[in-house]
Amino acid sequence: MERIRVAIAGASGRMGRMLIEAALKDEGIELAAAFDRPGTPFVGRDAGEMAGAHTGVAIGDDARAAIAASDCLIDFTRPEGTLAHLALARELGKAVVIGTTGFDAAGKQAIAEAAREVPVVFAPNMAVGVNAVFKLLEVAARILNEGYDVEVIEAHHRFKVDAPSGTALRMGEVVARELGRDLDSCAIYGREGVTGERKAETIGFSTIRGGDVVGDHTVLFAGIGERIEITHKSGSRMPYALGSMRAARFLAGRTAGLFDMQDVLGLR
Ligand SMILES: NC(=O)C1=CN([C@@H]2O[C@H](COP(=O)(O)OP(=O)(O)OC[C@H]3O[C@@H](n4cnc5c(N)ncnc54)[C@H](OP(=O)(O)O)[C@@H]3O)[C@@H](O)[C@H]2O)C=CC1
Ligand SMILES: O=C(O)C1=N[C@H](C(=O)O)C[C@H](O)C1
Repeated sequence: MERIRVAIAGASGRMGRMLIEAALKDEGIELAAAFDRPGTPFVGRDAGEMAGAHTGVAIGDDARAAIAASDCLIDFTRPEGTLAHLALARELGKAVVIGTTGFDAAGKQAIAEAAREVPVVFAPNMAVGVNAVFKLLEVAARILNEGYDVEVIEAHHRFKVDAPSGTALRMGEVVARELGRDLDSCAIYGREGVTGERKAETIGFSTIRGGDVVGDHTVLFAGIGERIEITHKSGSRMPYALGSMRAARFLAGRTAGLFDMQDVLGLR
């Protein structure tokens, strides 16, 4: 079996380290390159060092060279970094797995455009469990389509820079779509002061940031006399990394197209 050569961006980040560990354990994947921004202290060190392994692959700072050496770029960095790496991958004709969250509309548009030329998996959450929850939410929203207020509550570590999380937003999108609503016009991001009574058609988002919480998400359907809560809690980042390896394998042999984890897991 020919292994898929991956290049991992943001190699020294929380997800970068986990992705390297997952790649090293996966028989179908070869860690071809790992890279960070120039000037970071990890450049030049063995990519497996933080996972307690010797790989012979040094963390580089040349994104183009790293992507060129791979079949598939896996990128969990920041929107501006991801978009720069994506442009290189597009030029070099490489597949891309994007886990980064916090893109604006123009960023999402740039990803869709790149996916006309190279295959891309773009998903706010690569964990199988979270993707199962997206399906459960479709069913719940279909049944609880009248008389239930929808609120999305998420908690993450103190280092997270975007809010609400990409996963929380996707949960809101899934529920809004099932209820025939447009999330952009019905979302409420936090409340303060004299807000007036809750409007039935709104979908509220609440964000908690603290400590080392890996990632918790709850969608609450609150009716009169009962509440339904659908919750996912992450205890480790490994499920995100394992999902990313599945995504890289899914892209092998594809020439172009925009996919997400629902496609990878056959949940469409
Ligand atoms: N889809 C999913 O399943 C998941 C998605 N995520 C998302 O992944 C992203 C990364 O999360 P996390 O690993 O916790 O973040 P970290 O801050 O721990 O790591 C980010 C890495 O990206 C690098 N980086 C930051 N900005 C740039 C840039 N402009 N160009 C190139 N490299 C850059 C950082 O380098 P430096 O140290 O120099 O800043 C660092 O190595 C977030 O958007 C997060 O929401 C996280 C978990 C799961
Ligand atoms: O930043 C994180 O940590 C996470 N980000 C993703 C998101 O924004 O949804 C996925 C997961 O929740 C962890």
